[in-house]
Amino acid sequence: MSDRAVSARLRDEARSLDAADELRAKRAEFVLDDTVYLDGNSLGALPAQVPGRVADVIARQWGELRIRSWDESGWWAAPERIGDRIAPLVGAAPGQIVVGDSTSVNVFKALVGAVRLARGEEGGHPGAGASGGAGHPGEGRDEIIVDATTFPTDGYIAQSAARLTGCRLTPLAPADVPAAVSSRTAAVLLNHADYRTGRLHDLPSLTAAVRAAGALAVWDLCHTAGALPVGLDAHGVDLAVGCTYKYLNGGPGSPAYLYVREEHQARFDSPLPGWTSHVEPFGMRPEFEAAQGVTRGRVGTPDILSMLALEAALDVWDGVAVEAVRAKSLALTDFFLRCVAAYVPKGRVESITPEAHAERGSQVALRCEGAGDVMKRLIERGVVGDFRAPDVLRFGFTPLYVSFADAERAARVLAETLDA
Ligand SMILES: Cc1ncc(COP(=O)(O)O)c(C=O)c1O
Ligand SMILES: Nc1c(O)cccc1C(=O)C[C@H](N)C(=O)O
Repeated sequence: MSDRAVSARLRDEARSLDAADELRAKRAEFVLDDTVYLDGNSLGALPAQVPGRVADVIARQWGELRIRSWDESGWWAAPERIGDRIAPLVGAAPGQIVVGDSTSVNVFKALVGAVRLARGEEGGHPGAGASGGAGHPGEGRDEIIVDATTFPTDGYIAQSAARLTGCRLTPLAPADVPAAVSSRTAAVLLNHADYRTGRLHDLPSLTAAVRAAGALAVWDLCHTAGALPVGLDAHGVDLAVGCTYKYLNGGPGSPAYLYVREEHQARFDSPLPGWTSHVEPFGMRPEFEAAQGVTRGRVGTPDILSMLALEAALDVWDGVAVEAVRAKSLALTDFFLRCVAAYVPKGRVESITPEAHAERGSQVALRCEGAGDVMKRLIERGVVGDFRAPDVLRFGFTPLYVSFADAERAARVLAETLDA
């Protein structure tokens, strides 16, 4: 078939796929232009209702109601309220997610909290806090396992958490965790999807292996929340964290979240107890006494402007099933890979994203010579992905606003760029 005929066929196919897409109306709920935006795995696009809602928060809630807004505009309860909005997207029942701080800070809370839980340490009130001494169920748990391929921040924080808790740190590929986790392991920190390759790790079986060894499983959901079903409750995940600025479209620097499984909440001993995690914040007492429930995962004053922008952004999920998002995400990445195979001469790029659906997140990563320059030229030509050192082109597929026509155009422009 001639190049023209191949292109005509793929464009036709994209049109049919878009026409049959049950999520296609969602695209109109975002502020987009005619660029192909494949960087929603770094910064999600702006949902159209956010500017108006944030303007109201600033002008009326802050400008007019001022301090009254902590109660009257629901500011104080926002971290738990918005946590409950995120909960169904990651398969959690209400009351287990609190929103606030960055992912990095929540990794720290979750990991140190997990080690304390694994050792059976008690905290949350003065004088409490056994040191994992004799007779303790968690005695001898002195290892943290961390995903060796992790996004750097999780690795750095795991190193610090290990030093602070007197653990040794073992970096491992996620697939090697079941064979390595032992009665010495306190906690295992894993990424649900690899930020560079887009590989999806097997959360159910890895969590089961970690728990079977008596350790706690802590998951970073940055690259999966809002892109595919996570099933935190169903799979027995102990603690989890994630950002909200990627597939949840909360905006630059929007607050992250912390999931603490209900069964752990009464003993969850945050390493960052602040006044807003206190049972009685306005009692201003010198002794710390943790709040009930996931509220003890809070630290300080919530970042209200960002948090309420996120709350407005979450409206785009009304009536959307994560399963439908997953089905479209796989169809998009399959179609993109097919278009790349059809347009790009053999050997110019190599996909490092797994073929198998069960092992694929919502992005395609292509290894390519001169990837940094190639991505610059792609962006100039209206196809926005990103470059990850040393040689990876990353394309994120956000099913709420990316179309099959976008996928076809991105692959076609990539081939033209490599040809030029
Ligand atoms: C897996 C993962 N964890 C954490 C982060 C970032 O953490 P933070 O929100 O603290 O910048 C990112 C991306 O920025 C990420 O991809
Ligand atoms: N959080 C980011 C930021 O503040 C600036 C630029 C990029 C980011 C990212 O999210 C990077 C992203 N986690 C990644 O997967 O590479």
